[in-house]
Amino acid sequence: MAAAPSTISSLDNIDFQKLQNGSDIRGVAVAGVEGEPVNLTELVAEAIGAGFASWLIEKKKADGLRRLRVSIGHDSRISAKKLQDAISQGIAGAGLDVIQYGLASTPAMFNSTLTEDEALFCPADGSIMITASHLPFNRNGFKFFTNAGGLGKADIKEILGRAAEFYRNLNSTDGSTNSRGKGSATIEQVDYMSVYASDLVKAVRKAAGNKEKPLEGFHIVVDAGNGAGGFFAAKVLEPLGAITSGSQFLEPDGLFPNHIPNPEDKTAMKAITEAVLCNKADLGIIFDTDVDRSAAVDSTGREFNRNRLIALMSAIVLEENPGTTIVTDSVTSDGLTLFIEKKLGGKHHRFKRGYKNVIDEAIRLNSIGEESHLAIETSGHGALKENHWLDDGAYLMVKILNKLASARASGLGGGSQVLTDLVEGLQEPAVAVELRLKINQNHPDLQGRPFRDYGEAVLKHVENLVASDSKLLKAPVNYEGVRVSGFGGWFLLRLSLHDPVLPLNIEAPSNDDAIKLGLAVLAAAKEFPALDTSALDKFIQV
Ligand SMILES: O=P(O)(O)OC[C@H]1O[C@H](O)[C@H](O)[C@@H](O)[C@@H]1O
Repeated sequence: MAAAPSTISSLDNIDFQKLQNGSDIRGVAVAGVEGEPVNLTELVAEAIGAGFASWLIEKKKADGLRRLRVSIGHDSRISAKKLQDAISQGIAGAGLDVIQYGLASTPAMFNSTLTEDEALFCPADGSIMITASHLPFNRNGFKFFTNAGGLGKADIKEILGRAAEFYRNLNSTDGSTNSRGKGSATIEQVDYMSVYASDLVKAVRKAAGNKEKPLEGFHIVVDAGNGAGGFFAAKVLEPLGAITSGSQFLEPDGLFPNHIPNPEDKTAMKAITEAVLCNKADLGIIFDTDVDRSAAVDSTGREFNRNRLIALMSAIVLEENPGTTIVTDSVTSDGLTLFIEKKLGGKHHRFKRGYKNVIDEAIRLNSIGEESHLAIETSGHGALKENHWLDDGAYLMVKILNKLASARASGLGGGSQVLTDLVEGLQEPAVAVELRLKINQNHPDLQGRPFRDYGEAVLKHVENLVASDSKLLKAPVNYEGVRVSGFGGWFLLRLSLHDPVLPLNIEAPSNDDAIKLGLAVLAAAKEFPALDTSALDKFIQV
C-alpha cells in the first residue's frame, strides 16, 4: 500500500519539547479527561514520524540496495491505531519504508532491529513502539530503537526539535515547504510477534537440552492486564508444554478494565497472586502493558517483584557467571546488597533510577573491564548481556522458566520451590514505603527557579542536617539523591526522573524506626514551603 497524505486541519501551538519524558515521548492522545487536553494528535504523531525519519537518515546510510525501513508496533491502547497510521505517514512521507507489526511488545520492537530475515523485512533500521506503559488509558507515547539500543534523552530532544520544524512547515499555506507524501515508500504489515515468541520458545528449549516440551506438567498462569503480553500464554508457555488454564486478562483492552498492567501496582500483584492460589498453579507471571516489565508469583503466593525479583534474577545470573556485577536502581534495599555480595558472591552496584540509566551503566562497566551480566530495576525492568541488553520482561521470565525446566530435568522436586530456595536468606525489612513529595511549581518560594533547582536545595539541606546528627550516616557511595542509614534502616530522598516530585523511600525494621527516619527528612523539608509534605505527615501520624 502506498502512503497517502492525511488532511491538515487546524494546527495548534504544540510545545514539542514538553512531550519528552526522559528517553520516551509521552502525551495525552484521547480527549475527555478534565484538565488533560490532547497534545498527541495525529498531526503531532506524523511530525514525530518525520522527525525520527530525518534523524535516522542522518545516523544510518542506506546501502543503496534498499531504502531504510522502520518497524512500528503498539500496545493495547485505544489510540494505538490512529497514532500508528499517523506516525507511519510521517515516516513514509520522508521516503522510508514502514513495516507495521500491530499489537506488539516493546522488547520485540527492539529485537526487530537485530533479526536477520529479509522475508520479514528485518533487520529494521529503526523501530518505534507506541505505548505509555502503565499510564491511564488517555495517554500514549513512543519509544525508539536502533540496533544500538533504545534512544537516549539527547536523541529524543533532537527528534522533537525536527518534528516541531516539520509541524511548522505543515502550516505553511502554499504547502511548498513541507515534505509530506514525498517518494514511493511502502507500508507493509508483518506478524513479527510470532517470530519473537518462537525465539523465546527456542531459548527455553535450548537451555533444557533441546527438549521439545520442557515445561510439561507445570501449571503456569499469566496475567497480561489486558495489555500486549497475552501472547506469552498461547505462544510461549503452551508450545513448551505448560498448562495455562486460569490465565487472565489476556485479551487486549485499552481501557484496562481489570487492573493497571503494572507489576509495581499492589492490586495487580494481588490479582495474579489470587489467580495462582485459586488455580493451584506452580507459578504466576504478570507483565506491564508493553511487556518490558514483569514479575512472578510462586505456588504459595509469594511475590517475586521489586527486591525479591532482583534477588532471584541475580541468583540465576550469578550461577551462570560467578562473581559478576549486578547493576540495579537506587531504591534497592540494603538486604539485597548483603544477599548479592555475601550469599551469592557477586557485586552489587546500586546506581540510579531509570531503566536506561541502569542498562547504560552495565554496558559502561563492561567497556571498562568490569564484567556485568545483569542490569535490573525494582520496577521490573531488566536486561541481560546474553540478550543484547534488551530491556525485556518476557526474557526475564524465560530465565525463570529455564530454571524450573532444568530443576525438573535433574530430578529436583517440582513446582516453584526451586525459585523460592534461590532467594533463601534475602533479608527483607518489616517496613518499606515510598512517599512522593510534590514540589508546587507555582509557589512563590521557588522565586522563578526551575523545580529541579528547588529540589536540589532540599536535598542539600537534608544532607547538612544529617551531617550534624550522630544517629544518621550518609551513604559513602551513592549516585542519586541523599541516601542515609540509621535506626537499623535507611532512607533515600531523590528527585524524580520526570516529575516535580521528591520520592522518599524508607525501609526499617519497625514502624517506629521508619517514623524516626521520616522525622529526620521532615525536619529539613519543613523549611521549604513549596514542598508538599502531606504524604510524609500522614505516614508519621500512623
Ligand atoms: O523517578 P520516578 O518518578 O520514580 O520514576 C522512575 C521510573 O520512571 C519510568 O517509569 C521509567 O520507565 C523507570 O525506569 C523509572 O524507574
